[in-house]
Amino acid sequence: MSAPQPISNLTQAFEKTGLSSSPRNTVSTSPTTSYMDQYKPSSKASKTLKPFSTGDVKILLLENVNQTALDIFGQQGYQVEFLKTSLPEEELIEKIKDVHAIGIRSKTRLTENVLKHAKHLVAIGCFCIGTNQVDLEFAAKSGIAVFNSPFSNSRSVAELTIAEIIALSRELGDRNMELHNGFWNKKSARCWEVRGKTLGIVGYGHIGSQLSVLAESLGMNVLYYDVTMIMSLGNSKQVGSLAELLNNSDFISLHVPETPDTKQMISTPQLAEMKDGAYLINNSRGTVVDLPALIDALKIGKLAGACIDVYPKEPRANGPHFNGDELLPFIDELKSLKNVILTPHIGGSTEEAQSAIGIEVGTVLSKYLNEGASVGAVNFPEVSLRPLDLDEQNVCRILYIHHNVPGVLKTVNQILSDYNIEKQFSDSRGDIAYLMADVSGVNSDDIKNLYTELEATSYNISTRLLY
Ligand SMILES: NC(=O)c1ccc[n+]([C@@H]2O[C@H](COP(=O)([O-])OP(=O)(O)OC[C@H]3O[C@@H](n4cnc5c(N)ncnc54)[C@H](O)[C@@H]3O)[C@@H](O)[C@H]2O)c1
Ligand SMILES: O=C(O)[C@H](O)COP(=O)(O)O
Repeated sequence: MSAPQPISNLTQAFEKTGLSSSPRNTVSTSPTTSYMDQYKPSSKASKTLKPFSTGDVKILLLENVNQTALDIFGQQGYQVEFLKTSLPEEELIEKIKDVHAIGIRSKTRLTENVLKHAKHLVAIGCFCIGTNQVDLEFAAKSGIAVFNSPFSNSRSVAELTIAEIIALSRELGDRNMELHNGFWNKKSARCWEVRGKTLGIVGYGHIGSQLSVLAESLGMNVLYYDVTMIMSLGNSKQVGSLAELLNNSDFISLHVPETPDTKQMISTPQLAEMKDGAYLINNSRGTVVDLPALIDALKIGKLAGACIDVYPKEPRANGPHFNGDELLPFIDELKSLKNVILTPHIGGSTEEAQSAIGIEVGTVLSKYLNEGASVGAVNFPEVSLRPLDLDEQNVCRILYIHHNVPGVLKTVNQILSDYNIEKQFSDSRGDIAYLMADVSGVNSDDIKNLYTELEATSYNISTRLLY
């Protein structure tokens, strides 16, 4: 595996990813005007247009995003800055000012306060499943599309959970620690087979449903609770309430996203509903479990053990004292408890998952940057047109992100009416709409005029022209 490049500008062929090539040699280049000035036109620096060139695209990659993504971006010729960790807010704000796309994982918080400084940003890639770390609504309102990888690490999380179910049941964590400390403690009391036991899954999505299949293959009975009615896999059964699940399960495993509804969904009353001697596993998000309540339930022996992979606050980087970040809340109390297995948010951390995520998110980000295709965006209308023929002269792709209000198409098509519209597609999501159109028969002055007129419309959020 080649070492990640700190800043690279590698212009190579594009065949490998199947993405279109991009540098164009048509109209109106301005050596003094950066690509950024025209790329995210909210910048007041200059309205001079310049043909799209992948070599001008700047991407910031944080949190040790996989090499597969670096390879894709390198093939595109983008300028990539790669960092292994996330960044404190002030540093993030400084860096995000300059880039067109940012790649993050679960740690980096892209809040309104950060995003309002991102004047050139057009896309965010979450190289993970969760997108709760991004202010999705503010991003959409700012014309920034957010992408993630909806299922590339779900198998890894499901497999880890199976390992944890058995580890809890056999007190493996404690036996391992004891022997590492020179203490032989051969025992069978309160150690169980998992066969015939009941697993209760909260959230039967990509991870929960895979877990259900794996657990049944071990001879477990599976119940699940989900806000949506979902067809069961195998012999698993959906139950009508969280309480019913908690009352009837020997193991509870949480696989819900972080939302206002899932915040502390497991707290004192829910722990009280669980069977005596049951186990709790949280591989979802740290906010889903009330940790002090869990600690109490473990201390009084209500629960026989727990696995925690995710925490309300997590460090930015690996290391003994978390590089000055506030220590994980309640970690000392958790550490002192029997049969509690603590892992550092590694549910999706396998070679297979990270490599697949790098390819998936790297590819969708490149397609959005190069072609405007927003398929897979989580906060944005999903629009796509077949790639523009870059060998053809006098064609231009219009990417027009606008407020979803009446009258837009009439106005836009009036602006386009002097040209041949080769193809056009638009869609909306909430307050935001996105129109893609390819027009032909345009010269450099036409392109400038089109841009100026579209950007001046009262509906405009962001206009990009690819030519
Ligand atoms: N530990 C890790 O490293 C790791 C890795 C991947 C994902 N995750 C977390 O796991 C979560 C689940 O992942 P997924 O891919 O299975 O997501 P998913 O969207 O496929 O499934 C989530 C399920 O939860 C259900 N749900 C939502 N709110 C609910 C509620 N209040 N009560 C009951 N059910 C509810 C949804 O209907 C859905 O079926 C992710 O959002 C992410 O936060 C953690
Ligand atoms: O949302 C996810 O996919 C998981 O929480 C994994 O996050 P990570 O990529 O930061 O490990």
